[in-house]
Amino acid sequence: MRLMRSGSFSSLDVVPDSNDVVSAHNPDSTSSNGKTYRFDKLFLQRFHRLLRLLFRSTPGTPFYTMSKEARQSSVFWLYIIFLGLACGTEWLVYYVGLIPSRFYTLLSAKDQGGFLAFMIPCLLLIFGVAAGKALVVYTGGLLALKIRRLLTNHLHNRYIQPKIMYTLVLAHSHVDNPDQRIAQDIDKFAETVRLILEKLIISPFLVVLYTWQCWSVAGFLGPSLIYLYFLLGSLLSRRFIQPIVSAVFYKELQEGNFRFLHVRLRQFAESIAFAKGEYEENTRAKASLNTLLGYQRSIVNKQLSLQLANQTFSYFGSILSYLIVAIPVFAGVFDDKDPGELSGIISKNSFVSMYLIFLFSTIIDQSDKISVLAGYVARIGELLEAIDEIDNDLDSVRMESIDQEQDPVDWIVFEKVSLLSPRGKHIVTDLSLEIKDGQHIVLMGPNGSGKSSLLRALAGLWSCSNGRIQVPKLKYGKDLIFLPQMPYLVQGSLRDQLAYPSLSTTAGMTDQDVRLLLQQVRLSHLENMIDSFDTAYGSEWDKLLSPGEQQRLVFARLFYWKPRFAVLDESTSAMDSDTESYLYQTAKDMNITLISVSHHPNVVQYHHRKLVLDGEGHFIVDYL
Ligand SMILES: Nc1ncnc2c1ncn2[C@@H]1O[C@H](COP(=O)(O)OP(=O)(O)OP(=O)(O)O)[C@@H](O)[C@H]1O
Repeated sequence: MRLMRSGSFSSLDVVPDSNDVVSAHNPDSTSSNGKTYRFDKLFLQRFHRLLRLLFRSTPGTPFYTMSKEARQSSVFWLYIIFLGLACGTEWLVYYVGLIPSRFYTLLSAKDQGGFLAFMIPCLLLIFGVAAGKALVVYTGGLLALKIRRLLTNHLHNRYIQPKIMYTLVLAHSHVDNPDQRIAQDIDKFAETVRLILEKLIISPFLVVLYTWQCWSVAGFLGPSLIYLYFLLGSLLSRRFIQPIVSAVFYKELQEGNFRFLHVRLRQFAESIAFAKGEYEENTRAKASLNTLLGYQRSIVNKQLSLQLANQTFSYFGSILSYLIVAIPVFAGVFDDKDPGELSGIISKNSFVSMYLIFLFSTIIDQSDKISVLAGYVARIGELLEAIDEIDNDLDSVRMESIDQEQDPVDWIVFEKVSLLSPRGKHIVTDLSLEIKDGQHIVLMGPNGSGKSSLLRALAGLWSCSNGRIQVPKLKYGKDLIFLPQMPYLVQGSLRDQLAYPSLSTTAGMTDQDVRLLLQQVRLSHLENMIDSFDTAYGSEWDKLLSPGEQQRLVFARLFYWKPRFAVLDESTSAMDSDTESYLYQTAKDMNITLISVSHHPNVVQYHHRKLVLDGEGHFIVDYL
């Protein structure tokens, strides 16, 4: 992985580089990071964790103990309805299965009255089964939706959190594509669970029912033969499942990389066009597609042997059912029956044993889906574990800072701060500095000297290796606002842009406020370019405004919230110098204390001090 940086901490991106593609290119190798994903204890633990989330059962208590609220907000009731419908339908299926046997007997006895009378229950049963199966599919669909909603909401609540998302995306390189895991893998997990649940959960009950039926006709030997057959089948399919689990995991990783590549092509279409980089990009896209298809092909290959084993198992099973019926027939158990009754009994018995074998083959057939499920469980479980890890680290940092807690400060204080980059480069050593209200300060120094890094530490995104940075208790959430060089425009309306990071619905911003803000950042003409202040423009904002205009638009947030401190990290770099001066002066007039990073000499005059970094850990603080 390599880090792409375009000027400020908010615009850092983790980009899979060509080495990732190459290292993961061999789909038959275990993995690109040395991990293997299997159907094993770890899978069961992770799956159990996801089930707990879905049933909202409290960790540490038995799975089946749930509060009333948990039952209502979890998949519990939907699952019970789904299960009830599936069981009811199977019960009807049993009677439908007995219909041919009854017809054999009635036809052999030439019983016309009985035949006609039997037509009505027969039709009712068939209609019942049809309706039952349709309802099972319908509730299964609802169940998959609820599973997706619960898991995705849970992951959103854990992932889109201060410091968690930043650390996971920028510093946790071993968890690839968290976005894909949330947006796509959970959906596929929900769909696979739905398919498996119906078969696997009801099958054990049906197995008991049909075993009993089979036993009552063929004796002990009948079900025993079928059970032995199942044992052999499951051992065989387990042998073929393992390699597929890993392959599914790495195929999804490549799916994520492939999609990301296209997102970047869209994002940087203009830069690529200027650079005439289409040939290079096309070559990369082809390489990425080849890697992805390599994994997909390896899954298809591995599924061939699994399918071969499963299909043989299923078809051989149908012959086994006649073998089982043959045992009592040849043993003379039914010698006293006339041919009509005997064909009815044979029909019923072969249905019962065939259905028992069918149940077992259905369970074996699920192995294919379980192997796919295990891949998704690994991806979602791994993401949750990475978040846990970051959360635990943050907790220990929080505990440490509570231990060290001293008197609250009234302004920003850097106390003997030493800061290292994640790769160990010295940014500053022993920096002590106070920034009181009105003491505007500008950070200067060559590229890469660590100006943005110091701001990352101020924002609490990076930890100091020594010393500490104290920020006064902020009275209103917006007392300290950061404006990066690359403006972050939300996918919403103009009012949304201005109110960010609050929702425009809660910010109470009037139309008059909007007009005043546009005027203050010299963007009044924007009102004529849009339908209304509340029309959402999605990602169109990037095309609607030039980079300099985008910087002006996010500056308006500063004027709306009027924070005590504003951290401006080259946030006027794309503006003309006249607008830049005007905006700096307006911010100062609003009593906003400025902490700026800029390479523009024009900006320096708006500050009282400058902090100059040399990139080797040394610094100078000078009054201007
Ligand atoms: N996420 C990261 N992981 C590893 N090193 C990083 C990371 N972010 C920044 N660095 C390193 O920290 C150093 C300082 O980077 P920083 O972005 O703070 O420089 P800067 O002074 O703001 O540069 P510029 O003037 O170009 O914006 C650089 O050498 C960079 O390679």
